[in-house]
Amino acid sequence: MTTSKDKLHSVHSWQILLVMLLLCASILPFANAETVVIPSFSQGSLGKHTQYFRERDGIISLEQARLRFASDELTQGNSNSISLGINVDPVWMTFEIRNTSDLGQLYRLSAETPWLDYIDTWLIRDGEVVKYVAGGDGYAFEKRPMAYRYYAFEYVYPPGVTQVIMRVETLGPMAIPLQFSSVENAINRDINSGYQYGALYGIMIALALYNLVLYFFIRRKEYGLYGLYLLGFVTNSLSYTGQLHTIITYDFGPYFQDWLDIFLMITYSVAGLHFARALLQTKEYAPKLDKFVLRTTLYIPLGMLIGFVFSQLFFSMVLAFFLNTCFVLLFIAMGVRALYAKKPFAMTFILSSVTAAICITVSTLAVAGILVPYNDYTFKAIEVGMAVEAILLASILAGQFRKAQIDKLVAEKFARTDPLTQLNNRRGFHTQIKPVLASIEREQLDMSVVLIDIDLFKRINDQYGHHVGDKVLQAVANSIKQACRGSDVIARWGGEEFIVLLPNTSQEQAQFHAERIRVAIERTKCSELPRTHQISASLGVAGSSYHIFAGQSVSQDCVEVMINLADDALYQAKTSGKNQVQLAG
Ligand SMILES: Nc1nc2c(ncn2[C@@H]2O[C@H](COP(=O)(O)OP(=O)(O)OP(=O)(O)O)[C@@H](O)[C@H]2O)c(=O)[nH]1
Repeated sequence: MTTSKDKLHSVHSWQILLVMLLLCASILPFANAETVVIPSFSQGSLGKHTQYFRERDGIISLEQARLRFASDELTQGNSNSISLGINVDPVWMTFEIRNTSDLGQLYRLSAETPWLDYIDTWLIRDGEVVKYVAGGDGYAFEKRPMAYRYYAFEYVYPPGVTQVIMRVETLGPMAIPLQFSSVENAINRDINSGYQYGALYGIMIALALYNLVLYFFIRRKEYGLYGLYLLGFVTNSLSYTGQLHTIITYDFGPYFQDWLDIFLMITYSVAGLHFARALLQTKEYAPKLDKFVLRTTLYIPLGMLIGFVFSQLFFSMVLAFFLNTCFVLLFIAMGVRALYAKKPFAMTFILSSVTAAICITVSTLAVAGILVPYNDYTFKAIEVGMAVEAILLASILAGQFRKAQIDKLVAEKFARTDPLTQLNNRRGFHTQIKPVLASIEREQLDMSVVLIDIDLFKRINDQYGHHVGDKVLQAVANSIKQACRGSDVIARWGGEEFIVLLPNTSQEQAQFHAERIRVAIERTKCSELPRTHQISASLGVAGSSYHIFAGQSVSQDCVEVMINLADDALYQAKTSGKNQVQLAG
């Protein structure tokens, strides 16, 4: 097993802030600590009941510590959590438990941060040590006093006074939120905590899996990176709280756990930063920032790997620490930059990263015992913040997905629509007639095609200008639409030519319809043209009779032939004096 000197702790981004805040923690004046009276004290923090001193001049024994406690050179805890800074000397703490009942009382004592390396506790009654409990993150999970996220143990406190002495040694932040609860209360807290963590991690895991599935089918990298980022964060949280190791790395020891924490921390930070790059398309409008993010996510993991190869845990941990800090700051910087570039969703992105940053700060201050009271909610603020961030980011992805779908529909519609007349173009015509033809063939109905060509259109362009020609095309398209039925498929076939497919209409009936269209065109008014100018068109009609076309049952293949025959008929109409309808054949 590694010793505390060569053992370093995985550090979450919020621990970084913690370090800074802890450095500011002040030393308080001496005072007498209040004894904890049970069973009336059913649950709470022990910070304010605790006195402590630091082991500044080398390791001391329990006896020496007891002598110090007998003196008055002690510091009185003033908040729920005793917070002293990072990489500080070990701390000795003491408090008294007075059981005023006649029965032994079963209580759980816990230090609710998972990164404290070595914690020793002595229970002393009448000057004699009656129990000694060693534990902390430096111990393999199965060797800890309770198979629990934190250092914790349970004990039946007999009637009378029990003095508790604790020694805590760690290289991580020395924040010690001591909790003391009747076992019943502790179990209830555990159950509640289980539900809360279950809900928070459940949200994140569900979102992660959903986005990974989306990535698998859509192949857009932001979904994959987002899924990876969330899974990485959850796995990292489970790992640094020691929970992961109960399942998969049961007997690998804390040294392995530390490396795993560092790997996971770097994985989710890298995935998160690449996700932000892809989502906000930072490269487009902030190439320098993008390059900086890219390099950060390349060189830091590389350095960490070198540290791994040479077994330099401290070096790699500092890099992971640094990357985590960059992660929070770069997220906000990228969001702000995206806002300046007027990127959609930039505001939501900033909101999500700032929410996470605020929640991280709340947890940090609570653990540090500064400004924010330490309790279950403030302690879990970091997970709440991350869950809120996850939901907001997921809503951005969903919004982006919707936008992409709408863009696709709009693009498809554009590709099928003639921009001048808003009728189908050739492509739109062929797309739209497919289901119509299928039902005509299935139900053995008649169908016909009418080709329409505006007469002497070139002259309109030449005399009044191209823009007037355009207005005439629009007006004629409108007239054709008015003259047709809802089931007819109309398209601009090219230039000044239009086509109408008439389902369930024989050639004879189509001739009648074509005549109606011709009259409608003749009556078309265009305000840009002089009143005296008469618009007209020639029409060619081809269709089936009694479900037979060219000697065969009507089928989808008939359309091309019908169009060619209608074109021939149209030519006949043009050469026979224009402004008339001609039938094929
Ligand atoms: N304004 C306008 N003109 C167009 C458009 N597409 C094609 N044209 C014009 O339509 C005219 C068609 O001329 P022609 O093919 O000679 O036919 P026409 O003058 O109608 O003569 P007939 O068909 O014999 O009656 C050409 O001058 C094209 O430039 C368009 O989108 N807008």
